[in-house]
This record gives sequence, C-alpha cells and structure tokens, in this order.
Amino acid sequence: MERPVTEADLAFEHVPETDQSFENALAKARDGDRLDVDDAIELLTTGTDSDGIDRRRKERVLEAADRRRAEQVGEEVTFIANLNNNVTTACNVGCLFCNFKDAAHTFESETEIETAGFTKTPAESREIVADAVERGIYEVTSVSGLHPAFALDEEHREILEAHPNPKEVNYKPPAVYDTSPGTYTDQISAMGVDGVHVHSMTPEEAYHARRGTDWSYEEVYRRLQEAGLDTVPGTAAEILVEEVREVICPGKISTEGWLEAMEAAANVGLGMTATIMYGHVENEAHRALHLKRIRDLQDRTGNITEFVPLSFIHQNTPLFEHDVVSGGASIDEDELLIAVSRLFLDNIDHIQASWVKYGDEQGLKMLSCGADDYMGTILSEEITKRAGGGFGEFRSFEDYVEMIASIGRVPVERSTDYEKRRVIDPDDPPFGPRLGPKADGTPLLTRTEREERAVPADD
Ligand SMILES: C[S@@+](CC[C@H](N)C(=O)[O-])C[C@H]1O[C@@H](n2cnc3c(N)ncnc32)[C@H](O)[C@@H]1O
Ligand SMILES: Nc1c(NC[C@H](O)[C@H](O)[C@H](O)CO)[nH]c(=O)[nH]c1=O
Ligand SMILES: N[C@@H](Cc1ccc(O)cc1)C(=O)O
Ligand code: SF4
Repeated sequence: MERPVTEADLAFEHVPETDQSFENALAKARDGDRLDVDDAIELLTTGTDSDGIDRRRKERVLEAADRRRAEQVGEEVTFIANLNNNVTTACNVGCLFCNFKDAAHTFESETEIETAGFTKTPAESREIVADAVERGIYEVTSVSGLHPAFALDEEHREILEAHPNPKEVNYKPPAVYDTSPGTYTDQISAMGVDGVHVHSMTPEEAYHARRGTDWSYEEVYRRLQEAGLDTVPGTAAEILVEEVREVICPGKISTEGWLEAMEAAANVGLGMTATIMYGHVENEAHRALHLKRIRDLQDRTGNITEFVPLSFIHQNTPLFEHDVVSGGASIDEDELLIAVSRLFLDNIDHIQASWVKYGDEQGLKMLSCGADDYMGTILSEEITKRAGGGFGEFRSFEDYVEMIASIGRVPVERSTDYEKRRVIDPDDPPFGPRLGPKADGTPLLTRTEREERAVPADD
C-alpha cells in the first residue's frame, strides 16, 4: 500500500495569494488582455481579499467568459459521434484519485483472486469498434491501464524480454496472464476500422510504451502514427505542479515528462487535447499554474484542439477513502474553472463541458460559462463510473439536439479536429450522425434499444 498522506504533504508552497486585485484582473479579462497567473488566481477565487466565493463577482467572471466564447466561436455547440474503448484496467501506477485501475496481479493465471477488471485482445477491440462504426460513430477514444504485458511493438517486446530485471521496468510476459492486451501498435491498428479516427495513447501510456529503452517520445509516437494513431488525448495531466503530483500520483510521469511527451506528439504532427483534473487537494494557485503550463505548451505547438476540465469524482477513490479529501469541487468552483479556462487559454479555441463529470443540467449550464463543446456519445464509460459517478454512459444525437436547442444554441456534429462540422436543424428529425464512414443519419441506439431490436418480436 502507498505511504499515507500526511498534513505536512498538504502544506503547499504555492498558495492563492497575489499582488493583483479582483477588479483589475476582471478588467483585463474583459479587455481581452493576456492574463497572468495572479489574474487567474483572483478570478478563480473571486478575489483573494476575502474568503469563500462571492456570488456576484462569480457572475461577472462567468459573464465575461460567456461573452469571450461568443466572440471567439459563436453560438454553435459541437459534439462528436464517438466510442470509448478502454483496453485494460490492469495498472500498478497507483494514482490515489483513480478507481479505474485493478492491481495487475489479479489478472495473472496463477492467482486465486478473481479480478474485478478486464483486458481486451486486439481482436476483441476490433469487434467492439467495428460494431460501433456500423452504428455510425467516427472516433474511437481509447485510454487504458498500464498493463505489465503491454509493449509498444514486437521490437519493444524483445527488448523487454531480454531485460536482466523485467520487474524494474514493470514488465511481465503475456503468458503470465489469462488475457494479453497484445502490443500498443496491434491495438491501434485493430481499432482503426474503416478509417475511424483513433484518439489514443496519453503521455502516461507513451511512457509505458518506451520503458526500458532509450527511444524518444517522438520515436514512440511515430511508430504509433504508422500503426494508425490519429490524435492524442491529453489526460494524465491531472495538475501540472509537482507538489500536487507528489500527493495524488507519486508513481506517474512528472510535469516535465508530460510536457515532453505532448511536444513530441505535436512534433510528429499529431493533434491533441489537453485536460486538467481538479477538485481534490490542489488550490487555486495550482489550477492557475496548470493553465499557464498548458497555454505555454500551446504557444509552442499550436496542436491542442480543445481543453477538457475533468472535475474529480471522489466517492470510491483512495483519496476520499483515506480522508485526504472530503469531496470534490463545488458547483461554483466548477463554473469558475470553465470560465477562467476560456479567459486564460486565449490560444485554444474549444472548451469542453463533460456531461460524464457534470451531468446534463450542469453540463448545459457550462455552455453559458465559457464552454462550447459538449463531448461525445461515447457508448461506454468506465473511469467515472468506477469512481462513483452516476451520469451514465451514452448520449444520443436526439439527446444532444434537444438539450442544445433548449438553451437557444445551434447543435453541430464535428470531427475530432473540428475541421468537419455539420449544423443540425432541430426541426428536422430523426437525428443521427452523418460524418462517419457508415453514418447515414440513422439514430444511434441505446444498449437496451438495441437488445430489444435484436430479439425477434413474438406477436
Ligand atoms: C484513468 S486514466 C487512463 C489512461 C492512463 N492510465 C493515464 O493515466 O493517462 C485517464 C484519466 O482519467 C482521469 N480520472 C481518473 N480517475 C478520475 C476521477 N476519480 N475523477 C475524475 N477524473 C479521473 C484522470 O485525469 C486520468 O488521467
Ligand atoms: N470529457 C470527457 C471525454 N471527452 C473526450 C471526447 O469525448 C472526445 O474524445 C474528444 O472531444 C476528442 O474528440 N471523454 C471521456 O471519456 N470522459 C470525459 O469526461
Ligand atoms: N476518458 C477520460 C477523459 C478524456 C479522454 C480523452 C480526452 O480527449 C479527454 C478526456 C475520463 O473519462 O476521464
Ligand atoms: S489514472 Fe491511469 S495511470 Fe493512474 S492508476 Fe488510473 S489508470 Fe493507472
């Protein structure tokens, strides 16, 4: 088990104190001036001159962000027809905010323990994606645990097999396990059914895909790109400040490592998203520093299409179970984080509202706090569900059109890179995806609807 978190670990060097005033920071935001870290802290706290959130000030921040959203991207709200396909939950990194993972030894053939998790072979992944493509999706997002048997490709497997101490590099051969995930390149090429867009390989996974070698991240991402990788999800970012990572994910790549991997992905020409996972032990100074690191990265690369705030889901996580935190972010904090992301990240066009994290009602509200993208259909979800979140695993195009039209905005289906966009007329049902290789406008069905249709009606 991990070393317990002590109070000393939470006595942070970075605290929300500034020489700036709330009013000055807000004036800069309204004028479209580039904000600095102190400005962001003032806006996120609604002023460090008093404790707690000042509701009237909060409304002014949200209003400024909503106006900026309207100027920058207009009234369209985008979403994507996509599938989430997590390959394996086996992971020994031990992040304290995560309940998606299952200890890798529970997957071994020899063990008496029955694992609560799953591993898919490349063939199984392919079948799941093929089925979803048939239904009309055109993006597969795939993020997974760091299974010890995973290797980048055959060459990487040979290097790992020849390692004098495989344990040191977190490697065990596939034969040890009931099911092998194969290699990353096999999984990527298996998922690339009919030209579906493959969005996969977070910096943490890329780290795993080069362990025990001297390969650069460029080399890793180049090989993955050859296998069919299209874009990279910028998760594993969590909070890009070391003193926070030391508490919530001491086994994970560092801030520097994350930035290095993302830059490498950009260098080989891959598009990417970026995230923040907030609402646990960090304070507003950490959130502001994180935003600065993302904006700097985007200044260097220009490859980030969207920023995705992920509000910490606390219920079943070690951080909550060990009383390190008493819950997640408040609604005020969620709204301010979306708004300040819009105002601070002047070089990233799209801010995503995650219905997985916020639910429909609050997710919709976020679209008037600075967000303009409403995620995707995903069809299946494991990370938030296992952490105790309860907002489900699927949204249909009908759900999307109804929700977006209800707030007077324009529903638009988009491709991962936002290049392909199709405006949907709310008065012209039925609603289904049209941008996919097999998408002909037929509505995506829920699992239950599909099962009902599969059973021949007995009249
Ligand atoms: C579960 S990991 C899977 C991919 C890979 N293992 C990694 O860490 O990048 C993907 C992301 O899910 C997010 N996540 C995990 N647990 C969460 C929780 N309890 N609440 C909110 N987000 C969470 C984290 O931001 C994490 O980086
Ligand atoms: N916000 C969450 C996402 N967002 C990813 C999108 O669905 C999509 O893959 C991206 O916009 C690239 O096109 N995915 C999750 O699984 N969970 C979230 O909370
Ligand atoms: N799957 C991740 C989130 C995610 C994945 C890909 C992205 O591009 C963005 C966010 C989660 O549920 O937390
Ligand atoms: S967040 Fe990713 S790396 Fe960390 S324990 Fe969960 S699955 Fe593993």
